[in-house]
Amino acid sequence: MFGVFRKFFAFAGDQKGKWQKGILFAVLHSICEAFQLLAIAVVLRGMVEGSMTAGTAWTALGILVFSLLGTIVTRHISHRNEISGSYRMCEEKRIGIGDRMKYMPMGYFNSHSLGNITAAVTTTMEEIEKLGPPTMVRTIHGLIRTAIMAVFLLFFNWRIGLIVVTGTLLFLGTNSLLHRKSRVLSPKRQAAQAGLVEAVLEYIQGMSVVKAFHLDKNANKTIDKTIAEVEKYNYSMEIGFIPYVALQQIILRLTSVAVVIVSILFYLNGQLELFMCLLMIVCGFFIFTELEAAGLMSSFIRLIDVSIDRVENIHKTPVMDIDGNAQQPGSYDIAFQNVSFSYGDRRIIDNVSFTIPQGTTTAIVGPSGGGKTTLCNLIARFWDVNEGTVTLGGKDVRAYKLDSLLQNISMVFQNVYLFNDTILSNIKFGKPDATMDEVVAAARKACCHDFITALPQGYDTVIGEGGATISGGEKQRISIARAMLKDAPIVILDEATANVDPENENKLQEAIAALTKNKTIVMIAHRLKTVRNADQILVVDAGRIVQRGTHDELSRKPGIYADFIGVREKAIGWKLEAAR
Ligand SMILES: Nc1ncnc2c1ncn2[C@@H]1O[C@H](COP(=O)(O)OP(=O)(O)OP(=O)(O)O)[C@@H](O)[C@H]1O
Repeated sequence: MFGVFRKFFAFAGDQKGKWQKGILFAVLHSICEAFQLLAIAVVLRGMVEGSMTAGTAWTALGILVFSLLGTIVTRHISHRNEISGSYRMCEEKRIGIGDRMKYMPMGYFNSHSLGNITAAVTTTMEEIEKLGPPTMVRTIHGLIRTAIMAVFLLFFNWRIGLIVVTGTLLFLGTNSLLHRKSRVLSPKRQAAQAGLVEAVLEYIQGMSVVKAFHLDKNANKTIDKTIAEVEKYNYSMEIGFIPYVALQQIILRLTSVAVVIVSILFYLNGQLELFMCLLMIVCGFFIFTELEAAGLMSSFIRLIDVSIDRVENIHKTPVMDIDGNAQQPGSYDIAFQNVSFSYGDRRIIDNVSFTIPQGTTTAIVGPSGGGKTTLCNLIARFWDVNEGTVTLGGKDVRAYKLDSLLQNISMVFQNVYLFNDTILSNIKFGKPDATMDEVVAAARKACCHDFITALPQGYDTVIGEGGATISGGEKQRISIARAMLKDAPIVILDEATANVDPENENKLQEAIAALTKNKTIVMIAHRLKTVRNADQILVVDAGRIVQRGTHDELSRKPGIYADFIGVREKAIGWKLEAAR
């Protein structure tokens, strides 16, 4: 239990001070409450010794008022610190995780599914946020208050004090059994909850497939299963803890009863004055109230423990050198030297070397799954190579601070992702301080200004998550506008015009040509037009460069490229035939 307290304070980071203040005022609250005992003691002494006067009553009343005001003020301060400490702590962690994710290798997102990460920053963090304050403060407060009272009783009557110490130790023993049980069940419950979030996300994301294939009856079977799991573990925890919590309560109640009985016996034997006996009896009823409340909450301690581990696992994932050097490349030449790369155990890029001189256009072509996108991702350090080096301006890309590397690169992906925000914000993502004129100019060049202004809200139209409310071609044009606005010296186009209709594709080709002038361009393309004018064409098959050269050189040689041209020309021919 004490290990969890330490872990919690370490997790609190900058908010640790607030938590310490919250607990300090909770202890002061206990001390103020203890003044009620003093008021009772004053009245009891007056009654027992027959010295009760109006002055005695006023003194007791004064102490009670002081106690009441003290408890209100200290409780308020303690509560405020707990609550704000808790929300700030979780806010900082969530933002921290968001920031770190940008620097995590993409491999992390392969092995840690979306649902898992979502569950950690939502439900798991919420558990820390909601259960953390009452559990931590109640438990620490309960223990400190019981310790103070036990010292007080040991001081006045060591034998009665010893009864209280024994009761407290038995309570802690039962508590540790409860924690042992919780250590087994809490991780299972958390895993089940993460599984549920994952299943729901997958169900919603795959809704179009569910509808298209009439899978509605079977599609939510996984969700039903995960709901049943969550229910099973929640139930097991509640039911499993009942005997321990009950035993804790019984131990504390029996200890209180023992304090009362022993006090009376000591009085009857003449070992305790009547006044002291009555005071001990009152103490017997007071002493464990906070510890009892703490006992009811202590089953949550292990849950908080597991939740913290889960969040910290994500938070402490090694990131790509954010502390690297923020430096500008001397040139924009890109070079691969004997590069090999695997996704897990599967080798995708196999000992590849090539150079892309600054200001030239390199087209990467080849069969699907050959490794074209992977090569581009290695330039932008979405992944790091396993062997060899990728250099920019002669320096290993790993030597750059990630931000300073990425500011030189604009990427337009095959699968465009737009944020659930306005079109304006999505385009400005490429240059957050861009003016409206700059945004419109980029949108015009990317052939999306007209369709944007035709929307009722224009540039202020909010597009759904992932760009759900606009078409694939529109999304792609917005993402091209975004890249144009960024105006980086290196442009990577991964099938940039794949979803654009022929009429707009011509315009886009012109716009891309104008924008990419004097820049270093790497493009993955299946279309002949986009490949033909490249300075260099790399044909990638099964992770190797099997051909390289210009269009004229390669089209004369037998091989994948000549076949590619053959198929494309045939396809164009078919189109012309059909048009006639
Ligand atoms: N994140 C990933 N994790 C594991 N394997 C991956 C990942 N991304 C791609 N792959 C695998 O690596 C291989 C190369 O993929 P890549 O996307 O680089 O090929 P590509 O040539 O760009 O294909 P396409 O033309 O179809 O887009 C494929 O077999 C793919 O399944």
